[in-house]
Amino acid sequence: MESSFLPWDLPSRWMGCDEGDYSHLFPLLRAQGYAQACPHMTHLTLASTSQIRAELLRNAGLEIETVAARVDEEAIKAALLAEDAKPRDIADALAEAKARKVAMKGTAGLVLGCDQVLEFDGRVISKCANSGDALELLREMRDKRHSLLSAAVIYEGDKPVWRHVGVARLMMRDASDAYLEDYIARNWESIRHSVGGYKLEEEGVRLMARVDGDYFTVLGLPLVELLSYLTLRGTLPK
Ligand SMILES: Nc1nc2c(ncn2[C@H]2C[C@H](O)[C@@H](COP(=O)(O)OP(=O)(O)OP(=O)(O)O)O2)c(=O)[nH]1
Repeated sequence: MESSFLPWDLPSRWMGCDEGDYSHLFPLLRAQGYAQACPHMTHLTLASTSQIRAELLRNAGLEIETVAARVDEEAIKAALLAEDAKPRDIADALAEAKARKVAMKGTAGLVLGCDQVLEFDGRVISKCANSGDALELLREMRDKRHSLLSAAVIYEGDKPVWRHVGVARLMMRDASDAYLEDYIARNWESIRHSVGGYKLEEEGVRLMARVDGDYFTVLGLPLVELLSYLTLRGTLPK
């Protein structure tokens, strides 16, 4: 890789290596905060504070940077609900708002915004504020179906270049009050940031009678579709 790809102020000690591939330096460069100076090193910037989204992307081998988008989700959601927007349009609009906010800061390369919406009984359910609300929600949702809609939007420069909304349909089992109370007491600290009050990869799976749809969509990111797009456009090797 040409040394011109590397930041001009790269400490000379790192320029000691020959003119060949610098990729073995990338962890070192990243640790020194050079990732932004070398956008080619970063496959994309994740405009999200979601731990699971960052984990899924990194586990898939992507080099990502994370930047909090800090959009007023509740205000956007309220405005869209006032216009009778569908849950998938709300998820898509929120994902786009997050990607756009970070992209407009001049972030180099691709910026990915995401949002997950839970649809139950014709309603868009927001995250529970406390464990009592979470217990109440699970009591309502047991023995019934709900859907998770995970939207992802990619910006390049000032334009959206890709979007997808993944949908998963889940049927909760008719869990007992005693189990739900114990479940919330055991898991509240872990599930407090997950819409729906569960993490499928943890004990949340014991709430379910059936899961139809993509596992990653349930976790909050249509990962397979995203990777297909990044491969198709050449960001990831074929
Ligand atoms: N680990 C895990 N997380 C889940 C699961 N289901 C939902 N989530 C997480 C994914 C997202 O982080 C969160 C959904 O809320 P949002 O889409 O608003 O994202 P969040 O507020 O976390 O971050 P962001 O708004 O993107 O900065 O719930 C699950 O089954 N497992």
